[in-house]
Amino acid sequence: MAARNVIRTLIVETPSKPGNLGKVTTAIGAVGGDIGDVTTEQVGPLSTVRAITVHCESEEQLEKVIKAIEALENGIFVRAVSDEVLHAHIGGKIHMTKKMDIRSLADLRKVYTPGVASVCQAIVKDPEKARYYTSIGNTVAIVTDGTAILGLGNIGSLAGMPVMEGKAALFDHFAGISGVPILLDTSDPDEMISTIKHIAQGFGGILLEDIGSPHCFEIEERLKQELDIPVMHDDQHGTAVVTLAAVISACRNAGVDLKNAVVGQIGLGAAGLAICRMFLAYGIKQVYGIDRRKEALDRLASYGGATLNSLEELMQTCDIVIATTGVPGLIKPEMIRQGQVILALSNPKPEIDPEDAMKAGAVFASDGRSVNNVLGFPGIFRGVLNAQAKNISHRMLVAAAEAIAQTTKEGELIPHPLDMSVHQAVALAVEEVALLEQKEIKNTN
Ligand SMILES: NC(=O)c1ccc[n+]([C@@H]2O[C@H](COP(=O)([O-])OP(=O)(O)OC[C@H]3O[C@@H](n4cnc5c(N)ncnc54)[C@H](O)[C@@H]3O)[C@@H](O)[C@H]2O)c1
Ligand SMILES: O=C(O)C[C@H](O)C(=O)O
Ligand SMILES: [Mg+2]
Repeated sequence: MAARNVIRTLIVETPSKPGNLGKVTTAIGAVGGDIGDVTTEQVGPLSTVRAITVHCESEEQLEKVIKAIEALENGIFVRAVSDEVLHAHIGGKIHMTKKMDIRSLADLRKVYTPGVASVCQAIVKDPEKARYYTSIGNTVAIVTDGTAILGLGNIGSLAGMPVMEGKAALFDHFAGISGVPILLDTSDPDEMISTIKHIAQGFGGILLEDIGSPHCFEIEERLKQELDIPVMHDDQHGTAVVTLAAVISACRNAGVDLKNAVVGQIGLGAAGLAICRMFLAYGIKQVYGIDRRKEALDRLASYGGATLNSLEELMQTCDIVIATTGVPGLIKPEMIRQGQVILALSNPKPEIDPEDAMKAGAVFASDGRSVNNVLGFPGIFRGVLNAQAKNISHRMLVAAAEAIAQTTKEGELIPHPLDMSVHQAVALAVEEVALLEQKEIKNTN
């Protein structure tokens, strides 16, 4: 079954007679539409209006659904089609809000002038005080240049804003962090680095998001060296953490020793290469990869991974296959080997639908909606901000992956993303390592 990414609400009017709703739902099901919510909007003596949410595989299927309802005739009509997802985005998804009451003039003078001046002076005297008297220590910049927005490609940072707002909403919901989207209109590494460095003092951390490869590697590396706040490219390390957690769970469930498993990575861009690096550093001995670009293959080799010649060869060779190419449907069911673990992580559409992979013989299969970096980045930043860490280390990322794997229920690959305990566990694990590393540094000085 293909992914059902076209979600619409159909406003359907029927004569107020028993049986008509049944006719409509049967007509939708007959052409493959999947029904979500049904709400009755209006009941009159003559007609009833209902809002029926339908999930379709494509716009073509949606058209078929509408035609099937209208073919019922006898007073049954589709009055309107509303796009719930677009509708939900009107005005954006985030809003900066105040934490102090402003009810009296006294409040106003505290929040703003003249009272605020004394806080400014305290920071002049001791810049460290900015951590306590401003929101900086709890605010993360979410920076993109728009060059790899999900798997949609280089669509520009303005078109990527809904994704950045989404990440900010997740930061707030799962970790109580204020995320501020920053849209860059350059993808030149020097310009990006310089711009980010110039704004960095207003933030407790920098989340780089949907920045394409290979320029993302240099940008992250240099920012990590040149800034003294945590910097993390989510598509690299957030994804690698969650993928490591998923394969730890898969191997635990299947009774396989992960370090001796044969792992194959399709697509060695930002996400794929970081997954391979994480696996190799974790001690997985056989990590193979393929990519269309030679430069990406060379990078994998430089980290100790091995390259294969084709997709077919990789599918034949590997026990665990991970794909991050942005190419929907790249893995065909006939390529799947019995008992394989398939993680097709591209968004918005995976390389193979998990249900199809399972039907073709996979023992576990998942897509990028479930194995998603939302399980990592909020807790990772909560942990480093709590510890006032200056960087995000490999040890912290491994601790985050292990915390996710530990919170995963037996028989499953990954926890439910809405389970707050996962994000809390990640935050705690990262904070503990950050504090330990600070102690180690103190002891060596
Ligand atoms: N589930 C998650 O949490 C998650 C996180 C990050 C990225 N992703 C998804 O992964 C995909 C890639 O993201 P990215 O940031 O790594 O992008 P990227 O552009 O850096 O990397 C994509 C890589 O795939 C390679 N590729 C493309 N077609 C290929 C093919 N047919 N065979 C082999 N290699 C091929 C490209 O050459 C490139 O190296 C996107 O769809 C994104 O949504 C998912
Ligand atoms: O945004 C997501 O859903 C995950 C990831 O960051 C991606 O780029 O696909
Ligand atoms: Mg992303």
